[in-house]
Amino acid sequence: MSEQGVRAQLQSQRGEFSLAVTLDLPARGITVLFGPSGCGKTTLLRCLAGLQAATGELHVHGERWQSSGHQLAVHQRPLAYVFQEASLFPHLSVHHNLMYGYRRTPEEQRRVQPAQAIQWLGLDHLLERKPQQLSGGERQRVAIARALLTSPRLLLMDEPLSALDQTSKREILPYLQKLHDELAIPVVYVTHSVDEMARLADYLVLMEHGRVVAQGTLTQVLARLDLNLSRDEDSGVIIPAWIREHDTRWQLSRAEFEGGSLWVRSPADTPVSSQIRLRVLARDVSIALAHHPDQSIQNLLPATIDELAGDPDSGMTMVRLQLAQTPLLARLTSRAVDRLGLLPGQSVWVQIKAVAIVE
Ligand SMILES: Nc1ncnc2c1ncn2[C@@H]1O[C@H](COP(=O)(O)OP(=O)(O)OP(=O)(O)O)[C@@H](O)[C@H]1O
Repeated sequence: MSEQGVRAQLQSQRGEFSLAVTLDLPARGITVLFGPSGCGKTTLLRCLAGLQAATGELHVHGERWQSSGHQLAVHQRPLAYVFQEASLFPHLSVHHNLMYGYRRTPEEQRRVQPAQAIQWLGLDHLLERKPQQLSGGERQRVAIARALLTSPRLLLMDEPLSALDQTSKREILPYLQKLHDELAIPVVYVTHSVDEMARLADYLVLMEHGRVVAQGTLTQVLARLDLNLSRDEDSGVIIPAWIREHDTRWQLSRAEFEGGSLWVRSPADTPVSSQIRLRVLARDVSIALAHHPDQSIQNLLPATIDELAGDPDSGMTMVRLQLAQTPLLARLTSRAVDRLGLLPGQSVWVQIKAVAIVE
């Protein structure tokens, strides 16, 4: 992992609850903190922000924010924090809300300009409005833009969409996705939503009982068989891919990834070369020992079995496969695994019944 991201080794106590984590997060992109309620996600964000006392070490972009005997105070940490509810100044227009943090940032530290933040979050037509004249989603977009205009070196987001209705969530997610490409800082994002995780996470940190149980790229962590995630009914992988061609006759598009191509329902307004994410659920993948093109399933790919994890209680086995560099999960009955004699290292064919574009 890059030296320049977030490196932390922190311990903290909050009443009965103890947090003890080691983190090594990339310098850019979105890291999603995921885990059951009460596992310590907010506590961890608060420790990173310096809002909660913690012992240990914290380096961000190679700068020391905390170590034994040294601690930057909250106001000395160049970070921004976005909460569930946007706390905008009600008497100020959107424009003045945005400029508030910008003007307070010393000129030589300004890395984000108002015009950029306004464009990223689509706020042009809202600048003269007051916060009470905005929808919940618009308010949250203003809060995010305002946070970015303080030119933070780290952006912390604690369930920023959880107070919004489904429509507002759908409206704001594309803006957050776009920030991936624009921001050159780490974003640590807490959510309970598998959808938000699937769409936004580049990197995933799984927490339980105040501890980190796994961290790595989204694709790697979702494909691990030793985690509870893989036992979920909706378990599966997310595969980064690029649209390579449209077949307008059949309304299908070919999406290429590291390890092959998959045909997907043509996404609306997605030009060739666009980057997308594909979601393949383990229950939609089956395995054959030979290539059978004479069937309705269009997506047949050669793969190698990597690992198998049987669950005697459910009679199901999760199989991890590799399509060149890309992992894939298949959920099969243990009887099928036994009949086919599946073993690690074996070459097989995977049949993928359904592929969804994450959007
Ligand atoms: N002020 C407090 N005093 C004592 N214990 C607290 C306090 N605030 C939170 N806790 C406890 O700390 C633990 C972690 O809480 P935290 O809010 O970090 O979890 P979380 O993973 O963010 O949960 P959620 O997903 O429900 O927001 C919980 O067991 C909680 O009860």
